[in-house]
Amino acid sequence: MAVTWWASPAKLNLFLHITGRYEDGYHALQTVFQMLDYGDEIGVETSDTGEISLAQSISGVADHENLVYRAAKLLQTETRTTEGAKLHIHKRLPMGGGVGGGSSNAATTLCALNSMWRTALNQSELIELGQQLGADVPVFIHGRTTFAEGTGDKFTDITTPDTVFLVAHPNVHVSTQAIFTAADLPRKTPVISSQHYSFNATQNDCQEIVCKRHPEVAKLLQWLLQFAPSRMTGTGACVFSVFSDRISAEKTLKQLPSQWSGFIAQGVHTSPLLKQLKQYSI
Ligand SMILES: C[C@@](CO)(OP(=O)(O)O)[C@H](O)COP(=O)(O)OP(=O)(O)OC[C@H]1O[C@@H](n2ccc(N)nc2=O)[C@H](O)[C@@H]1O
Ligand SMILES: Nc1ncnc2c1ncn2[C@@H]1O[C@H](COP(=O)(O)OP(=O)(O)O)[C@@H](O)[C@H]1O
Repeated sequence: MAVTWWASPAKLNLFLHITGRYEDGYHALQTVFQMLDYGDEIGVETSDTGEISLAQSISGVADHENLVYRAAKLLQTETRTTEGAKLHIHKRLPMGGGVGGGSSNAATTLCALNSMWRTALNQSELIELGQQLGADVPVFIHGRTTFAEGTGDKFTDITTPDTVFLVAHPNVHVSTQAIFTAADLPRKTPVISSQHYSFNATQNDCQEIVCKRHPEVAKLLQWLLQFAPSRMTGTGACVFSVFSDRISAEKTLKQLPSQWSGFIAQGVHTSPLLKQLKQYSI
C-alpha cells in the first residue's frame, strides 16, 4: 500500500498571558496561536487488518506513548472501525520546545485517518478527541491562526501581519509542569480583547522565570534581540524573531552560533493540514 504524507505544522505562541487559575490547577490563558508553513510530516498506509503500528520509533518516546500511535488508537476505539494503519513520522520539529510538534502530530493523525478510514467525524467531534490527548491538540485540528482563551480551547480567528519567523532552539529542555507550578509565575495579567491584540503591547508571562531557571534561553533571547523583536514561545525553550522578509531572517540564521539550532518559517492564516484535508475531500 502506498504512503500518503500529511502536513503536521508547528505553531508559535505570539504572546502568552496567564489571567487566572482554575480549581483543577490548570491555568486560564490568553494567547495567539500562529500557524506556520513548516513542520513534521505523518505518512499513512491504511490496512484492513485492524492493526496499528509505527514504521519508526522516536528516540526517548515509547511507541505506545507516542501521540501518533495514541491518536490512531483513540480514533479506532471511538469509531469502532475495523481498519488499521502503519504510521510514518518524519520529524523536523524540536520536541518539547513550545512549537507543538507532538500535539500537531496527534491532530494530523486524527484528521488524516478520519479522512482515509472514512470514519466521518466532524471537526468538533475530532476536537473533543484531541482534547483527551493534550491541551494544544484542538488548535491544530482547528487549523487557523487564532486568538485563544480558556486553557487554549476557545478560539477567535484573527489575521496577523505577514511575517517570516526565525525559530531558534537553545538545546535545553523546559518542563511545562515545572513552570506552571512555580510560585513566582505571574498569574493575574488583565484580560485583553482579541480586537486589541498587538505584539508590542503583550508579553509571554512564562519568559522571565524560564530565563531565570535556564540561562541558555536568556542568552539566546539576548542574541536574537540584536537583530529583530524576539520572544519565547509557549513555556519554552524555543525563541522566535519577527522579520518582515525572508532574506533578513536567513541572514540571521546563518550567523546563529553553532551551539543553537533554528529554522525559518512563514506565518500562515490557514494551516497546510487544513488545506490538504479540503483537497482530499474534493
Ligand atoms: C501553555 C502551552 C501553550 O501552548 O505551552 P507549550 O506546551 O506549548 O509550551 C500549552 O497549552 C501547554 O500544553 P501541553 O504541553 O499539551 O500541556 P499539558 O500536557 O496538557 O499539561 C502539562 C502541565 O502543565 C500545566 N498546565 C498546562 C496548561 C494550562 N493551561 N495550565 C496548566 O497548569 C499542568 O500542570 C499540566 O500538568
Ligand atoms: N509524536 C511525538 N512527537 C513529539 N513529541 C511526542 C510525540 N509523542 C509523544 N511526545 C512527547 O510529548 C512531549 C511534548 O511534545 P511537543 O508537542 O513537541 O512539546 P511542546 O508542547 O513543548 O511543543 C515530548 O517531550 C515527548 O515526550
